[in-house]
Amino acid sequence: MLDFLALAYPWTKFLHIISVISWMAGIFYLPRLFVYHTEQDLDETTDQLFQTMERRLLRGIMNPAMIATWVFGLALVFTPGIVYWGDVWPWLKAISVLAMTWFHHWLGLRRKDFVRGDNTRSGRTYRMMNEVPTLLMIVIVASVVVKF
Ligand code: HEM
Repeated sequence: MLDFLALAYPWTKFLHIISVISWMAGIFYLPRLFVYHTEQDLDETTDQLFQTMERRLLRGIMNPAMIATWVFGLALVFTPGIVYWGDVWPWLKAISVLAMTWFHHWLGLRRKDFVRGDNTRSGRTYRMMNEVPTLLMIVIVASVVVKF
């Protein structure tokens, strides 16, 4: 198994990066949809349209992309000679990806608020929360590329 992971390494990393890009595209866009969903004075039809876009983005793109990122990321962790846990960067990356995963679930809970029609958060809150994945992404990419 370890031999196979070593052989597959470039392809695993390729698939990891493709999954990451898809996950990040959704994780940046969904809070923006929440901003518009909150700040516009919407009729019933437009509210339903927003809910459809949010559901499809989360279920059709973000959930599968997050799972694929984890699967290929963990395959890289188990690839011989890639991660040395005596370094700082794997810990920094691990904390940040756990925080990113928490953020993803937070967005999922907020989507359900809109479905029930009881969203209490303002557009300003969603704008501010939009910065969370940006900061985490900077820390994650710096960790894995600079490897301090
Ligand atoms: C979800 C759990 C994740 C795990 C377990 C994980 C693990 C890893 C590992 C072990 C590597 C290989 C490093 C190497 O080849 O030296 C890697 C590469 C990479 N990861 Fe992740 N990762 C995860 C999520 C993410 C996220 C969320 C991002 C971006 C926001 C990301 C961005 C990258 C990039 C850009 C590389 C390629 C770095 C390079 O080759 O220089 N990863 N990941």
